[in-house]
Amino acid sequence: MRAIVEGDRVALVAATAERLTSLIAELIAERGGAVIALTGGSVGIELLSALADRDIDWEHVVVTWSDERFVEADSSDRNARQAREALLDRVPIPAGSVLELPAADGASLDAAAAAATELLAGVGVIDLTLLGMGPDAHVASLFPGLPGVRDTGSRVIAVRDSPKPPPERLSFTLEAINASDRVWLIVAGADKADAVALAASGASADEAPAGAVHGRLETLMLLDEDAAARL
Ligand SMILES: O=C1O[C@H](COP(=O)(O)O)[C@@H](O)[C@H](O)[C@H]1O
Repeated sequence: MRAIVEGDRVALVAATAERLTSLIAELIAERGGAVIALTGGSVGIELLSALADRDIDWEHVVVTWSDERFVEADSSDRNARQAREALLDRVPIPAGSVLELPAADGASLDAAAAAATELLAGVGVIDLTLLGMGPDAHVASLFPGLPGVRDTGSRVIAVRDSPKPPPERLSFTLEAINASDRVWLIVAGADKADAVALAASGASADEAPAGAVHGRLETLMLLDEDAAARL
């Protein structure tokens, strides 16, 4: 995992927006399209806002999410709703290219996880999975010490006991994250510095899920100086 450090949170978001804009352009030029798994969380949503006025060929971009809070479709807790408000409702991305993970609108959490796995079956390899990280070193909705970290065999799992509310979530497994071509972990703030150092130290996935993620081609830890302070 390669760490790239920017001065502060604003600089980190701007530099990551620039990096992502360039990557999408390269992927479209080389392969005709880009498939990105978005992240929720504070920096993740700030990054999406920063992309809204970039020159991106949205017609050729497909997005999904590396995790989702299992709440009703119109809940402000939903990563997809936050992403729509920050970016997706403001750019010309085709409706069929926005692959939202299911909401809690009647189906059970297990059925939603199975439906999400099926939804992603049509997507193939994800070019880039974006991840935020909590102060406990969780990524997506894979939390230290919880069994989801060790889950294999399906791309999306049901999470029932998230220590960060809301408790019910859908999450990519580590296996699914690590099947992506690229993984970018975007982290800002002094409250994350210990978790960044732990993740970078080779701690186990059980202790620091963030330390167990890697892309097939590229793995970046994009940090501000506060988050990088203990490296
Ligand atoms: O709940 C979540 O939290 C993490 C990190 O969020 P942050 O606000 O501390 O940056 C995020 O990566 C994840 O997608 C989200 O569901």
